[in-house]
Amino acid sequence: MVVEIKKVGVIGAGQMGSGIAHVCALAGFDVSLSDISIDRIESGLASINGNMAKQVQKEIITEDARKAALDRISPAADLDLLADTDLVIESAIENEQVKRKIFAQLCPLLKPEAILATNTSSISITRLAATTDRPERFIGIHFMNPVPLMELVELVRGIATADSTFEVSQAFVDRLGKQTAVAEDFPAFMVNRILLPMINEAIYTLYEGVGSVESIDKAMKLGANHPMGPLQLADFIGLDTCLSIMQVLYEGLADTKYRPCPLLVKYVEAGWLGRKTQRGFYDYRGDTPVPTR
Ligand SMILES: CC(=O)CC(=O)SCCNC(=O)CCNC(=O)[C@H](O)C(C)(C)COP(=O)(O)OP(=O)(O)OC[C@H]1O[C@@H](n2cnc3c(N)ncnc32)[C@H](O)[C@@H]1OP(=O)(O)O
Ligand SMILES: NC(=O)C1=CN([C@@H]2O[C@H](COP(=O)(O)OP(=O)(O)OC[C@H]3O[C@@H](n4cnc5c(N)ncnc54)[C@H](OP(=O)(O)O)[C@@H]3O)[C@@H](O)[C@H]2O)C=CC1
Repeated sequence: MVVEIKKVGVIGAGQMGSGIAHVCALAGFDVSLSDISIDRIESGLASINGNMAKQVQKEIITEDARKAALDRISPAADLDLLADTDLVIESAIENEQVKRKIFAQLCPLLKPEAILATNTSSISITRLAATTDRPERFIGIHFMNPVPLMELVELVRGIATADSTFEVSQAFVDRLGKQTAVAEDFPAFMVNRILLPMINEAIYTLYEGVGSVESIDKAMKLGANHPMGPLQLADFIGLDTCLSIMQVLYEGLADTKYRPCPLLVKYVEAGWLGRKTQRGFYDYRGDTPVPTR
């Protein structure tokens, strides 16, 4: 059993995977960052570089710490390069088949004692664990977006997760300087079980013409003191991810109250996924975001 995590593999160099690599490297871990293409890894590294530069500018970290952390991150265009890691955190898209395929390729390459974690927002840890060769060393380590700024990490145990896996994961999150909240393994865990129905309801509020994009966001920012309006937050999370989470809630809890709003489905079908595609409930292609409805 691994007693100390030294090297971390991160699969998926999107907004979450790069954020996870960012905080791991700053905390002193060696990191291998993987994705399906070297271009994607390079764009992840560029965003880590830019985000660390902001932290230097704000005197949150020193320039020396930034350089040292960047040196600790190596690109891993091939999953073979994760063979010497002690912990792998999978953070590819929120699609169960994609995650299963990654685990099937990855598991034979890993050290037997390595811990395999997923950053899934909603998918059953028990079900994902059962597709691997190490259900007792499998766990949900669910970071919040943007990772460098958000304090919370949800820890989710599957039915087979060993106590030692949980303890090592808890110690790992402590070393990142983040707080944990422990959730049982039910669809979308805690944060998204509560947050996503709120976002979905905001989209229904738009769909039914109760308010415009701007007025709904303004209402929740000024009326409920949320840092971002729900539609702005949906764009920030990614509308594809929001839809996947609602589908997991709808199917997993078999309750119509979780029915994804048809307008959310339409945006995803259009490829308007929010900030990452420059268009969602707002259009981000100009200097300031413009509502699309
Ligand atoms: C879907 C899931 O599975 C789970 C989830 O994550 S759900 C989403 C959870 N996250 C939220 O709900 C976030 C809600 N929003 C917020 O809390 C805030 O708007 C926020 C923390 C994102 C920003 O807070 P803010 O008060 O606007 O702070 P602000 O001072 O403007 O921004 C902080 C700075 O951090 C910077 N920053 C943003 N992302 C960053 C990152 N990844 N790394 C480093 N710096 C970053 C910003 O650029 C900004 O710097 P500048 O002002 O120089 O541009
Ligand atoms: N967005 C959020 O607010 C949060 C998301 N999460 C979870 O984190 C995970 C990642 O989300 P997020 O970073 O937002 O998504 P992004 O779309 O930003 O990034 C996903 C990355 O995974 C890559 N990818 C796709 N298929 C594979 C594969 N087979 N192997 C390796 N990489 C692959 C994508 O490449 P390409 O672009 O080329 O397809 C992309 O770079 C999801 O499980 C999500 O639910 C958790 C907390 C918050």
